[in-house]
Amino acid sequence: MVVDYTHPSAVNANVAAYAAANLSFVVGTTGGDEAAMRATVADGAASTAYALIAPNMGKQIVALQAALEAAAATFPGAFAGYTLSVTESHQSHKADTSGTAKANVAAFSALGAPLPVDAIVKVRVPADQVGEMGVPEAALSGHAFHTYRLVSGDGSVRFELQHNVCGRSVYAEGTVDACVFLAQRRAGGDAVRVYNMIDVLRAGEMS
Ligand SMILES: NC(=O)C1=CN([C@@H]2O[C@H](COP(=O)(O)OP(=O)(O)OC[C@H]3O[C@@H](n4cnc5c(N)ncnc54)[C@H](OP(=O)(O)O)[C@@H]3O)[C@@H](O)[C@H]2O)C=CC1
Ligand SMILES: O=C(O)C1=N[C@H](C(=O)O)C[C@H](O)C1
Repeated sequence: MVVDYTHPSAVNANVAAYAAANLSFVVGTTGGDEAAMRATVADGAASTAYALIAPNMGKQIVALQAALEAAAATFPGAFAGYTLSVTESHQSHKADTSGTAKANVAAFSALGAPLPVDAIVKVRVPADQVGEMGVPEAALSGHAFHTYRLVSGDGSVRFELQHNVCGRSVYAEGTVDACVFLAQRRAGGDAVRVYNMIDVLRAGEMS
């Protein structure tokens, strides 16, 4: 079982190598071309590789992502006329825009409040992270703070949603569950060979 937390510039080539070697692999690395990664595995008719690819391995955060997607499917356009703004803060070495924010922005877009990915505000300067975002100094080397704001057209209604993570434990725990889930799918010879973390949650892995 391979676990990939590397770099946006490396992950697609890594996935191609794992798939060619028919490995089972879990990819947490964000900023790559996820559609291409999925296709690399799913379209390889002769391949026996199994993959789980997700922009967030934190199961409670994934549950929120799934809930937003379900809301969008059930109430499309419910926030039409609202303006969305998103700010995310991560450790200064993070190269790309938050993959989690991008996934949730896609759901907000289906809810009627679109936002271009390049309008997501990235905070990467430690002084701003402490001063503006309230990141504890001890978490500067590893944190993920996300704030989503929705404001109605006339400004009379405001929503604010935050998920703020210090450290990496929540991803490590989810990654272990993802590996177990994927190993079970492979052992069972499951016809589906590409998964995400929502699949892990649906399988009942919410501890
Ligand atoms: N899905 C999720 O839940 C999470 C996703 N992430 C994502 O994972 C990725 C990594 O994040 P993070 O751990 O903070 O990054 P780090 O820079 O701390 O670690 C990346 C590691 O990958 C290595 N690496 C870089 N390029 C390559 C390569 N081409 N081949 C093999 N190894 C390589 C680095 O080695 P060296 O130091 O020698 O360069 C380093 O050990 C990011 O995209 C991040 O957003 C992070 C946390 C959770
Ligand atoms: O780099 C990180 O730390 C994280 N990256 C993922 C992302 O881009 O969404 C998940 C989480 O935000 C932590």
